Amino acid sequence: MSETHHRAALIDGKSIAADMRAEIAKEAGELTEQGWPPLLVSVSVGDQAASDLYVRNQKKHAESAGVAFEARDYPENTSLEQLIGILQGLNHDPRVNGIIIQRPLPEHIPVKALQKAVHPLKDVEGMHPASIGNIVYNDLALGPCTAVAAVEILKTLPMEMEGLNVTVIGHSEIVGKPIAFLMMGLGATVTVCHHMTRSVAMHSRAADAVFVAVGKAGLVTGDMIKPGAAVIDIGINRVEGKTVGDVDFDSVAEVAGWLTPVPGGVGPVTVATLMKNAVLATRMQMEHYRESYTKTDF
Ligand SMILES: NC(=O)C1=CN([C@@H]2O[C@H](COP(=O)(O)OP(=O)(O)OC[C@H]3O[C@@H](n4cnc5c(N)ncnc54)[C@H](OP(=O)(O)O)[C@@H]3O)[C@@H](O)[C@H]2O)C=CC1
Ligand SMILES: Nc1nc(=O)c2c([nH]1)NC[C@@H]1CN(c3ccc(C(=O)N[C@@H](CCC(=O)O)C(=O)O)cc3)C=[N+]21
Repeated sequence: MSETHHRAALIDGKSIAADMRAEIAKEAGELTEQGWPPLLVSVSVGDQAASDLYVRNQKKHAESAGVAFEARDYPENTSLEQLIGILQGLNHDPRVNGIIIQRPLPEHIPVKALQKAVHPLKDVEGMHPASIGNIVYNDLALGPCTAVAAVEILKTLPMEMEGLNVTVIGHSEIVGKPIAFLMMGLGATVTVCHHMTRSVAMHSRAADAVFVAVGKAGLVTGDMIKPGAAVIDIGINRVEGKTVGDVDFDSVAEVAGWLTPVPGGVGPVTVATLMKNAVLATRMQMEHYRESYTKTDF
């Protein structure tokens, strides 16, 4: 009697990210030649522990993508009014092409109010209500980096997106929801699970591709996955000093056809997507500036 033991192919996020950066650097070089060197500014407020790794990786990889990077840290007690003033300053600074507000923010800062203060042309995280709205219209200029990265990774696999059964676990506005809309836009049939879902396993087992973005180590186990399915693990958790995803790696790797490791999966592609958005934003601003210049000329 023989039983087939799948061993998932691991998706190499680092190599996907390196290829992306090479492409982005070409584009950034062209913009620089035209007098528009891309500059990305990161804004962190208060406790930086949760976003520290992300900011460090942004700093590390911006240069090889041809993007200049500045990290600004503001104290925990900075007021909403002060932060909006800071963002308006960045909006008006012609050197600055992209603004990313690192999460989480202190309790007294409403995230949405701050996202709204970023000019949509500089919104490299795609989190301005106008940018988020465009996802529903399937018109994606600047999309939320993590969601775009996760979907781009799935697109590298030999799978037909049209008609694909996809389950998304987690429905945050920055990750889960945008993934669901992006996948619908590609023709997939999408199920979205959250903490009130009666049986996540029932939905994940039916899926050809599963995206997990919850923030709970070990949440998804092999018995929840259809043999041969693709599993994209977005979670980042610290367990006993190690970084792990939301997927119980050993059991899922036995069953899945493809799996993104953590680290080395979605994370590096997220950082590369941010750089791609920064370069795209720079081009959009250059074109906008030229158009408005021509208009006021007449
Ligand atoms: N690799 C990367 O680039 C990035 C990784 N991350 C990581 O991804 C994870 C998710 O981040 P984010 O979306 O910001 O987190 P949030 O905490 O904002 O969202 C978590 C989501 O998970 C849902 N959820 C909670 N418990 C369960 C459960 N038992 N079963 C199913 N769903 C559940 C919540 O639902 P409900 O609202 O109903 O409670 C919520 O929608 C984190 O680990 C984070 O560190 C985040 C950003 C970027
Ligand atoms: N506005 C906002 N948008 C975010 O997308 C956002 C945020 N705030 N705050 C913090 C979380 C977390 N996050 C990471 C992205 C990439 C890596 C990353 O590059 N990880 C590498 C390195 C891991 C390691 O060295 O251990 C990897 O997974 O291989 C990590 C974490 C984005 N987040």
